[in-house]
Amino acid sequence: MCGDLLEFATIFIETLLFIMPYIHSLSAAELASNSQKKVIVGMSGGVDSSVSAYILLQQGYQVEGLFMKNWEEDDNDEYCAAAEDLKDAQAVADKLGIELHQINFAAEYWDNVFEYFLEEYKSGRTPNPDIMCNKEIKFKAFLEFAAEELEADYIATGHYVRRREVDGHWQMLRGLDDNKDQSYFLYTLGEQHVGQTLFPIGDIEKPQVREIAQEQGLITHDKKDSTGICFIGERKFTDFLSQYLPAQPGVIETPEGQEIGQHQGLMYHTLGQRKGLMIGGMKEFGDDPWYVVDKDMARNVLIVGQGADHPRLFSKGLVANQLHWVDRVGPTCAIKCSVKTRYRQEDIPCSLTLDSDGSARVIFDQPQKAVTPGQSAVFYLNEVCLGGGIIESYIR
Ligand SMILES: Nc1ncnc2c1ncn2[C@@H]1O[C@H](COP(=O)(O)OP(=O)(O)OP(=O)(O)O)[C@@H](O)[C@H]1O
Repeated sequence: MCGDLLEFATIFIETLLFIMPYIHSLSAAELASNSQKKVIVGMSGGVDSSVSAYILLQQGYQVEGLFMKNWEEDDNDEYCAAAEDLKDAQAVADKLGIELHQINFAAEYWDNVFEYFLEEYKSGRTPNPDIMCNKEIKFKAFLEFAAEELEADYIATGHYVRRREVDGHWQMLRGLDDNKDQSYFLYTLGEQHVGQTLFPIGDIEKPQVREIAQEQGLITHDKKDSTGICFIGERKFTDFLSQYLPAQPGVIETPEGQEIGQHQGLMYHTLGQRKGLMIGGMKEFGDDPWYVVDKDMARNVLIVGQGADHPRLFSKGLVANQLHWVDRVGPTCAIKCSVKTRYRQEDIPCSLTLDSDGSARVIFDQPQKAVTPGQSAVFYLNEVCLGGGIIESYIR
């Protein structure tokens, strides 16, 4: 009952929201009101934040940019992406005629994101640093700095998500562009963060964002989307990780306990992984590819099974903890909703129950492959991102 009513209200508001951009241009009063508000845009030197800054100017806001450098490269580091990105952010700011501030949160990043990232790998899990980076840096250190030091009324980012206010409460919605929706990475935001943040490109599709950038002569219009670890960038992952965590080689076994190879460290492997196992060509097993189906941390053993449909790859559900709800309360009864256990995954219909110990128990309508502890489970009711948590375990 609780779910049905909520679903009806959600569909109704979504329909309205979908047509709004096409019927609504800003009135003189709205422009005048915006002109009293100062917005600090997180400018990464990429196309999304460049166009975000441009749109906010069109909407009449007082706009300034802030570029963050959060990772100290050492002198002989071959990757010096931050310097290039700063140059691009400055060029866009100059073109738009806005001020660009700079800040270094490398200490906060190290303490609150990177150490967590290493700890998770050490315990055999596969963390998602982007989620922690949003929680601790973009929507904490950055938001506080912008509000307190730069006197911002709002911050803005080039994330593909939308927000709406319902009865005085802010909700976070998926980005309109299904391909780019970034709500998965932002589920730790509470409604107060959503209320303080503008997401100017959340109701635009990526190709259109690039078109706007090109029309406005922004040099970032054809810049490649950022990849790799948040603020660290693209790296050869095993080499990078081994600088911080000692590798512990061990054996690879079949689920039946037969030793069939060696691994260089459990941290380099994730559930469902197929490539990079360096096994195969064993006559008695045939040609089917091998997949990681489990990690035995106590014995430092990587367990692999043969075939994309190996039964050990599938789970009926999961248990998640460290929950965050955008409305800060979460569902008050068991609900039918959908969940993503990885970024860009198709929605999985599921039943969600909150246990008395504060964890979430999720049962999928259909068994799912490679549910990975350490990754996040993010819950949706249609377009609304409800929140999520870290996957503690799978239910087989
Ligand atoms: N170094 C940075 N300084 C300031 N803000 C940043 C920085 N990196 C990312 N952001 C903010 O976070 C948003 C999302 O970042 P993400 O790394 O996902 O990049 P993206 O989707 O490729 O966006 P962009 O095209 O703007 O780089 C950016 O649009 C920007 O607003």
